[in-house]
Amino acid sequence: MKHPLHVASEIGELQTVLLKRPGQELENLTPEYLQPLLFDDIPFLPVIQKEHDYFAQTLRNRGIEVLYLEKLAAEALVDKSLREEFVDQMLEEGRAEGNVSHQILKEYLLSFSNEDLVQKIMSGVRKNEIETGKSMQLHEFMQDHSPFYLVPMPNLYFTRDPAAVIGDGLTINKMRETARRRESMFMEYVVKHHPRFTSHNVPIWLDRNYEFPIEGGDELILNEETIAIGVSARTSAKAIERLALNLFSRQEKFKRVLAIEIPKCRAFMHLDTVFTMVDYDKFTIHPAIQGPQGNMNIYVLEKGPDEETLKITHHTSLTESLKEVLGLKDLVLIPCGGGDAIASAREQWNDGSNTLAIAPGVVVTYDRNYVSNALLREHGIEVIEILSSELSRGRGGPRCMSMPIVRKDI
Ligand SMILES: NC(=O)NCCC[C@H](N)C(=O)O
Repeated sequence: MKHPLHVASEIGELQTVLLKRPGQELENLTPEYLQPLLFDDIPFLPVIQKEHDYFAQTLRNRGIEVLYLEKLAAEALVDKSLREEFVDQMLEEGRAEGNVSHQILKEYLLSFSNEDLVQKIMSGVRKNEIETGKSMQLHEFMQDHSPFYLVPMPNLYFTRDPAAVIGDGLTINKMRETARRRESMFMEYVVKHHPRFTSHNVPIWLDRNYEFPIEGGDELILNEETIAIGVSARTSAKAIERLALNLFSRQEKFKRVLAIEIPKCRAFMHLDTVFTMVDYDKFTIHPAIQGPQGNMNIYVLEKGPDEETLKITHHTSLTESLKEVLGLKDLVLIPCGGGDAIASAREQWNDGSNTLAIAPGVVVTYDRNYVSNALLREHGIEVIEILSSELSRGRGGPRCMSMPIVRKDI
């Protein structure tokens, strides 16, 4: 039987992908909560849904199977006790302060059908939804400012980050930001309980209980032997080391990890916001991540003398490191916004470097990044543009919005 997960490159023909359609969770964004919930503006729900549907249809038109996280999660929770366990865990990790008990919230959530239960947990529970029958004291009013009993998860449409397929297994990620911490629980339940995945013993290279954070936007599979991981605002060096050790001891194929250090700032939150692979020898890059001589900090992690030790070498040239690990004589780094200081900063902010390769030399990008798109085409890349007015407000592009489940080997 075909393995349900398989990704051994960034550019191999995409066969199955996981998306999440933006939903009611976005209607729970208010100006006060934008920053903690990692948004810069409030998307207009009917339009963002239309844009997202267009994205999904664009992928289907290319023969790609599109799965939805919300549907898989609902299908995974068939068992009554599993539903209860899931709700308990969600409430334990995400219940906001308030005068409602765990039990009342649990009963409220369990009164929904599976699909609505998943949607409700994703969108959050507003305080005015539940009649607690208990009057609040003044000090409770004062402490209890949040309008939610359960905080919404508006970043779920960025399916790339909470989990990432590597080879025939995956990482289920410990998310750096509180606003995204519970997101990886959906994929944990899906992989452990959905029949599509339980037929195989899917290896989990790193799970969400690991102490140090890692996010999928930082995890890039350069080829069947090499992974690049951003050391970023979201992904810690400790998690990269642990993942490398686990991979080297539990499987044969991946032999090295390139830890690429990027500036730790909001605009460059993950490696894939500043660097993506678009063809065998072509990459997009935001010029601002390189120093004046094009230098950066890159660490190559390889198997060490024993299972708990890594061999680590330091490099400063991204081009040379990539050439070496990919066995290339030459390669092209295509600058986001063409390298013009203003176009490059503007288009990077709207995810101009965040391309989703669906085959070697074929990428999906946002239509608004016209300078970067034209440059990709000049380099012989087929660029499929999608609508981006509302989708881009969450600060993620086509790669962030997609979790490849199966790619053909190249
Ligand atoms: N891989 C990515 O760069 N994902 C984009 C995530 C955007 C989201 N608002 C966040 O701050 O986590």
